[in-house]
Amino acid sequence: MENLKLQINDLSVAYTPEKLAVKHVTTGILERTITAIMGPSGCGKSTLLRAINRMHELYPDIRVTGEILLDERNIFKMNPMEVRRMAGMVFQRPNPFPTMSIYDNVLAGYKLNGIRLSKAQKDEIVETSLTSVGLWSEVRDSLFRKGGFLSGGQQQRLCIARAIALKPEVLLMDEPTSALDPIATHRVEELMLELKKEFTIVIVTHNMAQAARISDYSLFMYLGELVESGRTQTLFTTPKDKRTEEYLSGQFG
Ligand SMILES: Nc1ncnc2c1ncn2[C@@H]1O[C@H](COP(=O)(O)OP(=O)(O)OP(=O)(O)O)[C@@H](O)[C@H]1O
Repeated sequence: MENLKLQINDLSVAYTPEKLAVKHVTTGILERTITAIMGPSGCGKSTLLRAINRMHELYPDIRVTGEILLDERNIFKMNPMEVRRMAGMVFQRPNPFPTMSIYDNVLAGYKLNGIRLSKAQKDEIVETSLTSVGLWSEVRDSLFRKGGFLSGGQQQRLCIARAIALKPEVLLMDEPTSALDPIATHRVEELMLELKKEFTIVIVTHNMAQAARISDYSLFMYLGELVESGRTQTLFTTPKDKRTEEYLSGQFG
């Protein structure tokens, strides 16, 4: 039996009073699966993803109603730092901290959270996290250099290492491969399949082929609404809603 990791209940998000960017979304996300959020530009994918770690609160006028339960706890009643520790985020453009070494980048979440670690603990976390993303052998001799010399794909894997270093429950990925070339994209996709053994992954993607390749479940959004969700294979082969079918067959997007 798969366990529910996230339960989203009647979630609505509005940046401005006159328009909901996310409209009454209710859905569950299972532990140790990859769930892809798909849909045309502006349909609310990133807004939904960001709400899961309360990043939307960076916009002061935003209004949120409904609830999100992470391991059955309402994230809106938790300390935001704890929510962000439990739900790590990886963005579209690799964004390692440019002034920090590779070593410090991996540990940045601990520093931000004010968690003190011994040198041995730090070494262990850096090595395990970089090994998990397949970067250890590539950077073990350059740990104290800044990451600027890394390729785009390596930088993105460094950002994933930074997110998993905090041992989150959920990994949120907002179009994590859209700035990468096909080879680097393939590596990140392989990595995601490896990481789902340990983490629950939610990915926003414009790339339907990518969603089909890597996700177990898919959500299709349109104009802020969750139109349809289900097993990726089922959604792709027998969509129930006409809008899903039209989107998947490339009629809009
Ligand atoms: N900071 C903001 N202020 C006001 N409106 C916003 C803001 N960010 C997003 N929106 C609006 O909210 C809606 C949903 O945007 P969102 O970025 O979540 O969609 P998306 O599906 O992720 O789009 P894309 O695929 O283009 O990234 C859009 O209508 C967008 O214009």
